[in-house]
Amino acid sequence: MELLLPNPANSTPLTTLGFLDRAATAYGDSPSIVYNNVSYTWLQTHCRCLQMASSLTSLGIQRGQVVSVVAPNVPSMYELQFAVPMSGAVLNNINTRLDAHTLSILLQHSESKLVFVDHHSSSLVLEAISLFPRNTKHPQLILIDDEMVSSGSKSTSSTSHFLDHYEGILEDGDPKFKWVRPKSEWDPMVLNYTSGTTSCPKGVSLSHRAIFIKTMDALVDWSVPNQPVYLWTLPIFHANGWSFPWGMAAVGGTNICLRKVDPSQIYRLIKQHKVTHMCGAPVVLNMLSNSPDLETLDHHVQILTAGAPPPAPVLARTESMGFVVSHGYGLTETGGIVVSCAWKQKWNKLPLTERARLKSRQGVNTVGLTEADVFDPKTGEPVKRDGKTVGEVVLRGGSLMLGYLKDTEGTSKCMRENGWFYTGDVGVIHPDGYLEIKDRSKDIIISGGENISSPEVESVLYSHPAVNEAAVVAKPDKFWGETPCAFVSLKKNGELTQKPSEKEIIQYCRDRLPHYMVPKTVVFENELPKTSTGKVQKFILRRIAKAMS
Ligand SMILES: Nc1ncnc2c1ncn2[C@@H]1O[C@H](COP(=O)(O)OP(=O)(O)OP(=O)(O)O)[C@@H](O)[C@H]1O
Repeated sequence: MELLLPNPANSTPLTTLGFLDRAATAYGDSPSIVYNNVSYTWLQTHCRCLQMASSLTSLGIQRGQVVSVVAPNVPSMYELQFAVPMSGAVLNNINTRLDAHTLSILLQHSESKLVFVDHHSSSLVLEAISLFPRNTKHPQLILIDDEMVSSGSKSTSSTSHFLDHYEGILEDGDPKFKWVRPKSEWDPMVLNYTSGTTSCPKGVSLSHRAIFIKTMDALVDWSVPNQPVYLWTLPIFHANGWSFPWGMAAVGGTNICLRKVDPSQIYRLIKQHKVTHMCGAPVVLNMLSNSPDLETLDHHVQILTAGAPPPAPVLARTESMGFVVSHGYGLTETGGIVVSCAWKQKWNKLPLTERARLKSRQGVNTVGLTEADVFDPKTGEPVKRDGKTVGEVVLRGGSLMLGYLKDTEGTSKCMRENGWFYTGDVGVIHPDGYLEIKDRSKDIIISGGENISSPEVESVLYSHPAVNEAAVVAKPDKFWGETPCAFVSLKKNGELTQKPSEKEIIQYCRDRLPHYMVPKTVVFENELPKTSTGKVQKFILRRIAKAMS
């Protein structure tokens, strides 16, 4: 046995990029991308990605250099998920809703050599570049103008600050280009900045190996069949769209691209294309189930949610409309979902609200993650499986990041020598082994010495018929230390006959929660401040609550 060692035939570096070569053979004449009146087959997508990869190398992009993309879910954004790493470069998808200052910092931090810029973001990117210190080299820019592709006409956007248009660069490329394979599966493939919900965005670098594991794992965990119709309601810039750009090539799916998350358009596309799968943060589920365009679906649509705790009432409402909801948990640092609420057939017999309560738990490690646990912060030992004892959620497995770019200290703080990644999330493990996130450690409220999980209070608020969105944060209090302060936006549609008062909302919570968890203050807002990935920016609400006390 000791002579049976790895050899060149079985040691080719793992990468998801080859999925595209295979898709061109297996699904060549099937649709790969549909967007407005544009559609491509897998053969065409394969060709276009190779052309773009070859053009990037002609422009001087070298192995390991960073190439950024600031674009929504349009066809070129999808193609770049393959084309950039196929040129040997590291792909850096950037959030389109950042401000110019943050964007400038990210572009400098990543030392990006080239940026693909959607035409709606061109002034933002140009402003970000203008903020570079004098005499610093800034990246070259390429303009994405999907309206030009849709209309088949020449673009009207000015390219004076840009090398060229996307299509112009692509046309010059070689469709037979031999893509640049990673030398090792540990080579970095992507650089993603975290959402910046709690602090400044951190640059997470993931290897080809990690992305491969995550992609295969995501397909298995969600039981994705061959040739699904996938609607892009999750921004690709959010943790690489949880790896589904590469996953859809593996299963020959049809990618229905979407520039903006708009409920009426989503319902239209679901019907028109017979969408089978889509993903979205809980805010998208809430939007769909509260929309005035709300429609009961004429076929089941699988929807995968993650990114923030989904309140059980939102899950129940979404399922009652014909969506089949799956729930997962993960971080940018884990490459996507690594814990999911593995569903048991026997739970289907339970009433809807009970099913939703079970489904709002984050669950168990996916098969691609080695282990997930919750450690007591004092002893460092796993907590009791009693659903009550809280600790920090820790993870380990092959899809975890290589580390934070240029931040060895930050990396070693969370990727510890004991072989675990510390998430900064607080959770419990139930007697049945399912993990439940109670809060982010920064968001937990400590009132009179008792820990209050803000998602638990929010879940009650979401069950109130007049509440559209809710977030609960700590308000400093002389006597209790902190008390829960609820920020609430109310539904705008015709359902509302009378707006509830602060007193009524507090009473509603009193009837359903232990007294110490009941918000002492309720603030009504038109809308809650959110990151572009749909997470409530609680640090802003905390600031307001602090000013109020
Ligand atoms: N299903 C879920 N339930 C509860 N929380 C979730 C779930 N999925 C993700 N999260 C939260 O999202 C976090 C990961 O989010 P992401 O990587 O996008 O960056 P962020 O934490 O929002 O931003 P930053 O680290 O910059 O503050 C997790 O640590 C967790 O707090």
